[in-house]
Amino acid sequence: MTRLSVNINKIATLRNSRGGNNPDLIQVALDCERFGAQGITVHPRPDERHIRYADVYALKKAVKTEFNIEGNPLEASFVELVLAVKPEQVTLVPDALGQITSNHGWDTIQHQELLKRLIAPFKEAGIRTSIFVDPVLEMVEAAATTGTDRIELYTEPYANDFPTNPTQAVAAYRKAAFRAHQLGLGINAGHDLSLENLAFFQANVNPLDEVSIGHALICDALYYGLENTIQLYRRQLK
Ligand SMILES: CC(=O)[C@@H](O)[C@H](O)COP(=O)(O)O
Ligand SMILES: NCC(=O)COP(=O)(O)O
Repeated sequence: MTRLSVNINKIATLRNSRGGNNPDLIQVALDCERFGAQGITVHPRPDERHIRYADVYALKKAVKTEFNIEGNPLEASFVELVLAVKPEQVTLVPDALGQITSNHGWDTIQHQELLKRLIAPFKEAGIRTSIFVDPVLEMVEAAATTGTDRIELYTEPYANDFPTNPTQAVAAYRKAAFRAHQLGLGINAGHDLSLENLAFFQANVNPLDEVSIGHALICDALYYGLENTIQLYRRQLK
């Protein structure tokens, strides 16, 4: 069964826009879990444009399902935060400081030794590790040598191509997941997954341990309500 982890970055974006505490991020996280989320994901970026480091400490005390923290481990403050909080999972993403959002996976061939060094402290702390990768077989194969527990397949290209040619859009992901499974890696996926493209993705990419979804889900919640939206996404993952 594929687990749904709800990324609440955009709840923090809305909260920060007025400088107060509305919406209350912690309460929304608890409600997401109550509505059916099987995990909570956050991506505390160095500029704290949405999720703040203080939010991560507060969420650790509140979250009852799986807590997944995403970020760039080349930022020492991120590593310190994750080792202090000890979430169930850390997802390593190679985002540069000024990126508007995540838009590529690691070059696991060029950065194989670096990733081994970056992953080791998290594993020693008992935190499951996942690294953000593009659906390229060579990158998946090199990821397996880093010691990571899982990969997260970067799915924006799939989402972009899905409307015109779903079968072609998902092909690379099918192959990447098959190879990753052969290599003993767990398989997560995320970025721009939505109500429109999620079921087809899950039907064709297996095994698929977890999807983390934020932007489209929160946008859908504006129309369908948060509880109904989480249930709609869960039903896509049957
Ligand atoms: C890693 C990834 O694809 C997303 O989880 C990322 O966290 C989105 O970040 P923003 O919410 O800042 O766009
Ligand atoms: N790792 C992907 C994630 O957490 C959410 O990405 P998005 O759904 O906001 O694009």
